[in-house]
Amino acid sequence: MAVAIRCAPLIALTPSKLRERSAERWAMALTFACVPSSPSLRSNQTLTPNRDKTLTITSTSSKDSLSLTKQDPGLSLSTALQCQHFEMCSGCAHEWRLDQPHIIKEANNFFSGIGVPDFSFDSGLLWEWRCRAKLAVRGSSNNPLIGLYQEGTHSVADIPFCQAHHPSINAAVNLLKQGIAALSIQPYDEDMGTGELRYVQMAVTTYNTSLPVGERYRNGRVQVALVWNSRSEQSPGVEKLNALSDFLWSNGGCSADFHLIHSVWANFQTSSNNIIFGNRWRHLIGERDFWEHIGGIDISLIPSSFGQANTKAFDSLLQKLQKYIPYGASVVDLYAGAGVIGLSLAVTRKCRTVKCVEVNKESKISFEKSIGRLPKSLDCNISWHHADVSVEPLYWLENADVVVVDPPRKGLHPSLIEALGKLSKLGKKSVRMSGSSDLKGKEEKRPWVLRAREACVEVESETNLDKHQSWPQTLIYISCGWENFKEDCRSLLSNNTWRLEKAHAFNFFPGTQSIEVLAVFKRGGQFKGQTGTKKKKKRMSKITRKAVVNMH
Ligand SMILES: C[S@@+](CC[C@H](N)C(=O)[O-])C[C@H]1O[C@@H](n2cnc3c(N)ncnc32)[C@H](O)[C@@H]1O
Repeated sequence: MAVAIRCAPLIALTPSKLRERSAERWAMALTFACVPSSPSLRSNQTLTPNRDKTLTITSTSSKDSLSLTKQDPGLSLSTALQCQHFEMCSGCAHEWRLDQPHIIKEANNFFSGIGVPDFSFDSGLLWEWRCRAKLAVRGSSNNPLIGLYQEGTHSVADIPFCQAHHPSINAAVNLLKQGIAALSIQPYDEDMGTGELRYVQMAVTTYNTSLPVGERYRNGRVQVALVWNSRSEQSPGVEKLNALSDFLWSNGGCSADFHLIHSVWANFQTSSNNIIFGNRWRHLIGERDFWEHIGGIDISLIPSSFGQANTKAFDSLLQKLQKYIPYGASVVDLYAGAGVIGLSLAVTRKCRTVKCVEVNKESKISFEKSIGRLPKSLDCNISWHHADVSVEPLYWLENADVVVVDPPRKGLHPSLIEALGKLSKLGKKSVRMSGSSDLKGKEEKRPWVLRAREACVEVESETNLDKHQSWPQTLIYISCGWENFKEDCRSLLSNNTWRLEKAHAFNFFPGTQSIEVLAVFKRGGQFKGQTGTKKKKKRMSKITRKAVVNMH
């Protein structure tokens, strides 16, 4: 039985129709029964149910021609991407077994090779997981293309039925296309540098307290940020931007039949480089504050701040991370963005201090809003610092029990790796750094420290902290760049300052070969030639012996 692709004309897809398609997808994830009516098999694929209740998918593409048989029990449509845009769009690299990216096998080997045998992988939502997307807008006003570049090109693949996007993103993209056509908005032309709308960022908030918890994710609303090709809101032609914003709001805002749009923002960018956003942001319409409930707390995110794309998987990671933080610990959160990790730990682990360090000063606004919603009873010294962690990183590590690092894909700065590698030499000694707390009474002259202090947000604890000189005993490394993580991991283990105790991975980007890693390092090295398990046994027996000695 061949399954023909059903591709409705775009204009006929209202948000509610898109939502119906989404409901089909949700149902399909639960049962095989509705697979034959799936709208998402590609035109070169046919599907045959077999007598033994397995399925055969035949694809004419040589790249992924395969059959589903009993011998291949893991290969099923229930974990397949089934996206008609696959191969045209650079977003997804594989379409089968989304729950088991190939890289997991490599990660398993890597971790067992360095003595961590119980590496775990947590696979969450396989479709509709992306709650944040940056999409290029190209083509013409009659036929706008909104999507990602095709592999190795600057041609945009239009992806109206993207299976990774939260369905509200696809619905908002559809509405935006209608607005572009109705108002004759000119998409950007990269070669000429002309046109009006360059990119759009769509971020979904799934936090709506007026809905039962179980319905919140599916009914997410979209914060739309339009990247407009002009200098500012005073530039000629900006009336069209306002008209587009009004169009989105009247057709998708709070008085529309279906409330899809959370808010509309503008970003102004005229540069001819590949940087998506300019420095100027304006809130145009809708709610100004965008909230998400994640890691046990309410978090505010403005569009210029970093936000994780996979809200649900990030929440799972935070829950796992919390288990590794002792109650009452002092935590420094490096590469903190809007401080989601640090604030979540402050609340759930009742931390003594939490210090967040981030280079993007825009994130400060989000941090300030989020601390406004922390429980009043929280007794924790919390601060956010606008600083580059690669400059004198020891300054930030001082007096922390736990350091959490969540760098961009390229991994840790060499200066930070070097500082982390020095900790064993510092021992309990107080190190006389020019910016350290024992010198705080003296006049600080270094411009980066002064800048960081100026831009700092601080909430002081009511409890007096006994200041003691200490250095982190636990390092939690959260990574979205596997290759660079491996290198950083080897460097950290190389001088016996750290040993790796646990590693977990999360399916943050199903359909791609990227995973998010959560690695827990402890101070103290590993003996050469010993696996983690053997070493643990040896340590255990030492502890037991010590206990016995003490008893006597
Ligand atoms: C992967 S994001 C993580 C953000 C945050 N932990 C979260 O989960 O929302 C990496 C962050 O590192 C920040 N960053 C990049 N280079 C930095 C540097 N040299 N110093 C401090 N922060 C930096 C980026 O601006 C970005 O917010």
